[in-house]
Amino acid sequence: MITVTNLTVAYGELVAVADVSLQVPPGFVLAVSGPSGAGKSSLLWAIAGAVPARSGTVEVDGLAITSRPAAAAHGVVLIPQGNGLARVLTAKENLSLPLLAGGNDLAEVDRTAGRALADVGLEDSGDHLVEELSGGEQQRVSVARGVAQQGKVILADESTSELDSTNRERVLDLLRREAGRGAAVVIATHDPIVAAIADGHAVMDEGRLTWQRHL
Ligand SMILES: Nc1ncnc2c1ncn2[C@@H]1O[C@H](COP(=O)(O)OP(=O)(O)OP(=O)(O)O)[C@@H](O)[C@H]1O
Repeated sequence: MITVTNLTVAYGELVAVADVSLQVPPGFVLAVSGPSGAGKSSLLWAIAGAVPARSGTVEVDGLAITSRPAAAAHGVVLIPQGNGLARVLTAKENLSLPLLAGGNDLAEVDRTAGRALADVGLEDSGDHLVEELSGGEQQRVSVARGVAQQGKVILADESTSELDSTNRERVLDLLRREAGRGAAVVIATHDPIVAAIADGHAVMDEGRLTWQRHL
């Protein structure tokens, strides 16, 4: 369960997230939309522990999220806008690094990474360097890296923005499957189709969040 209470995130004078409260239970998919600069990424980053709260709190299953390492150890997975992949590593290596850091053994890491790449239709691209892949393929590698970690929270930041409709559906099915195994999923998106399939839809504007469709 994600519990955000009166959260404000600011960069100096600029308030990016203004007094936002929300809850996302396990098994639910929340879409957050809104214009560019509305504060969607900042909200996701704060839930991921990657930017500090100016005021208010973020909790995941009762644990206060105060730093990225603690959040990651607690199963909060961020699929960042721009993918955040290491371009000089292969697709499979990009998936393997966080799994190895999590203490999994090599054979298990290899199996999990292979399965996650197959889930996004890239079973034959594991040995390709990221920089050899198209923008859409890189985005799917980033999603695969996120779901491979089997987090209790998945924060997907514009994770379908470069995909054709078939692959968008594939990624949405995958995120829905993650919710089905008990993850709380938040998707920041500009895409009305993504917002429509989510269980709830919130809109941000100048840092403020209003509900279009409540969870
Ligand atoms: N690291 C930062 N330092 C200073 N300002 C920032 C930083 N990150 C974001 N901002 C500003 O905070 C505001 C919210 O940005 P944010 O990226 O959260 O919006 P967004 O809704 O995700 O936008 P987009 O849809 O374009 O990704 C913007 O005005 C942005 O310029």
